[in-house]
Amino acid sequence: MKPIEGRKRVVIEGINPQVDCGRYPAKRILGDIVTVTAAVFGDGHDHVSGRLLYRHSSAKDWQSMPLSPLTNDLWSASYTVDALGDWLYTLEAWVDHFDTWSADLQKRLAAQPGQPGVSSSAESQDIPLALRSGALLLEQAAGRAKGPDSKRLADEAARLLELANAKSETYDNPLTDEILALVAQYPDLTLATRYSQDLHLWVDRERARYSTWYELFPRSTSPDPARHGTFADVQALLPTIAAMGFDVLYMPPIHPIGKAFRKGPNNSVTSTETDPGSPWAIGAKEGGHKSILAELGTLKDFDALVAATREHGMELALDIAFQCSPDHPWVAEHPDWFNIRPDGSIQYAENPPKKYQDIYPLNFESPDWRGLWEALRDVFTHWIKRDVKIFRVDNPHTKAIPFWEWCIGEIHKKYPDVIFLAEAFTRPHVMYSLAKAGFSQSYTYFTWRNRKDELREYFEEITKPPVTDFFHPNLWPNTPDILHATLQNGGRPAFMQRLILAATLGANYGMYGPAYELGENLPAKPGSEEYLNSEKYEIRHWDRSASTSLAPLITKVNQIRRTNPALQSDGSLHFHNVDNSNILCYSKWSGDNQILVAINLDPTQEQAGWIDLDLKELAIPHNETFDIEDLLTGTHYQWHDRSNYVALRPDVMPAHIFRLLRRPIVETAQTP
Ligand SMILES: O=P(O)(O)O[C@H]1O[C@H](CO)[C@@H](O[C@H]2O[C@H](CO)[C@@H](O)[C@H](O)[C@H]2O)[C@H](O)[C@H]1O
Repeated sequence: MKPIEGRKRVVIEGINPQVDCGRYPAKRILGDIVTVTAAVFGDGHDHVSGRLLYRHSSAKDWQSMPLSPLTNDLWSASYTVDALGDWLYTLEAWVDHFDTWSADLQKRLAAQPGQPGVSSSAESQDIPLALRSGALLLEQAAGRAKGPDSKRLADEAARLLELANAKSETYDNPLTDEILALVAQYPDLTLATRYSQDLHLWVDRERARYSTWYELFPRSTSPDPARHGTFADVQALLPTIAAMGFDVLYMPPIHPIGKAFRKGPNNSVTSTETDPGSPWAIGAKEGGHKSILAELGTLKDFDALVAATREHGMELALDIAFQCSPDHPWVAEHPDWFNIRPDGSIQYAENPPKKYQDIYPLNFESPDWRGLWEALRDVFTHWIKRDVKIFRVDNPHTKAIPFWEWCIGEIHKKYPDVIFLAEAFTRPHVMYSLAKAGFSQSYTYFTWRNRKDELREYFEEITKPPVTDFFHPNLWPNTPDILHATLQNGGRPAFMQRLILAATLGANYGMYGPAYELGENLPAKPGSEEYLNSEKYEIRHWDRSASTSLAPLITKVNQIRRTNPALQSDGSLHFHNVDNSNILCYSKWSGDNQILVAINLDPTQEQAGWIDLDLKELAIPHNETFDIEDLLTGTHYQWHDRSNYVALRPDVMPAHIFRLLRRPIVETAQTP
């Protein structure tokens, strides 16, 4: 089939960033410099030029940046995203006849008599004719230009014609940089190729990339063991949590809890009248996802907590779990939102092998799927209107992914600052698909990656493109559902190791706070990852004054994160070899801030080894001696060249978090 215009000769291929051929937006953070690269070429020897077109979707006009050549037909241009939300970008490129002509003229000028090794005359190089061709191109550019530029180009065309008519023996280069730059401003776009689609880029606020989460159960925050905790009790804890350096306070669901099939202590399927039940068993006669469990307080108390959290430099994150206790009002009001079996019953929810006997899943194939989608979206907007801008979404992978794409898209249209964390511990493709559908952050497999090789392999995958174009990892050493065997068996050293790993490998990290701070490590039973006497099923009281509390180390590590931009993004993560399989070493940088972490992964004994620093990555010349400071202890060391020795005792401090005290050669201003 013939194209509508067959004279468009330039090809544009392989634009980066691009997620699934443009099906999903690539993601960036407010203030990022976005570099777009692509292969741009034409047939033959004609020169090509091109430009990047970009605009925020709310703006009518495109802005543009000229493409600069890299190597091998690869070109790039950059722009800064200075507004949240949806951006568009694409490329346009054309055969640049003026540039082709001017390069050709330089060759002719260089071949004139008088030039080294040249005997021919100017005329034999057709220079006058070439000048006439150039004059024509300048006249055309003048026709495209406006005002004084147009006159300037027309004058230049006339000057070239005069030179051509002068028939000189030899010619000097008639083109100045000023003229070359002026012509470049008025390209002939009649036969320009525009990339087949306008690509989308989603811009989040900084907290999507860098955040420090603290999870607690509000019902366990009362200083009086005889009483249910309240929002006011949480508010009283804010100074303590803020002082530890957290910026997101996350609470499991705060809604009325169902009575039907209520779970008792240790996930028992039976309960007594006094058991509080699981907060994820959402809904009772008092209300559902938009209501508050009366024991926690009132809506006014909630609003006060949201405001107080902000006053402490943090944000409150709510847990949104789309499922219903059999007592949830939706079960009676919208039976068609559930999958009713032939005997009239509803199958309880599962996340195999886990069974959730106290909740019903929603049916995303409901004939009233539209009504269901809208009701779920309205749950988010209900809380957004109460100034909650961060949501941890429970098991999003058990809900239809097209629903998420629609729901998050709808919310983001009006509230581009809302952050969604996907709590989906599932297959990699599904996790990635949720991120592409709009989730701003995602839980990861970090909790189950403990050996050096598996940590390195996993983090090399999730901190590099293409994954980083759509996925922001959030690392949790524990959650109320996951007490990994490493923590169960490794004692305090393991808690220290996993904290430091999470906080330095990931710009986003979080912890199920009280249990982590206090080194809670008893499983419900041998081989289980569930906590014994889990807070999910009963109210607990935590003695934060315990002398063994990890709070001082947590505070120190979070303060290191705050004061070192290198630890606030993931793209620069780079592993360095160590001759000991129990020591992991990696670096991160941002601008002139460089951090190098060396960590002993063995909780039982000292490990020592030689680090083989990748000097190129660190921009350190060979043979240099440089100062490094261990930010955990304040100790300075003089290191030299690439091989350097570390010895780490897990019972004392299993890691060094070094800052390199030298000014590295930073070659690019790009955010890593
Ligand atoms: O399925 P995950 O392991 O990802 O866990 C998340 O979702 C669970 C279901 O919401 C939730 O489970 C808890 O609540 C259930 C409903 O009340 C209850 O049956 C489970 O026993 C309890 O663990 C889990 O906490 C959440 O993180």
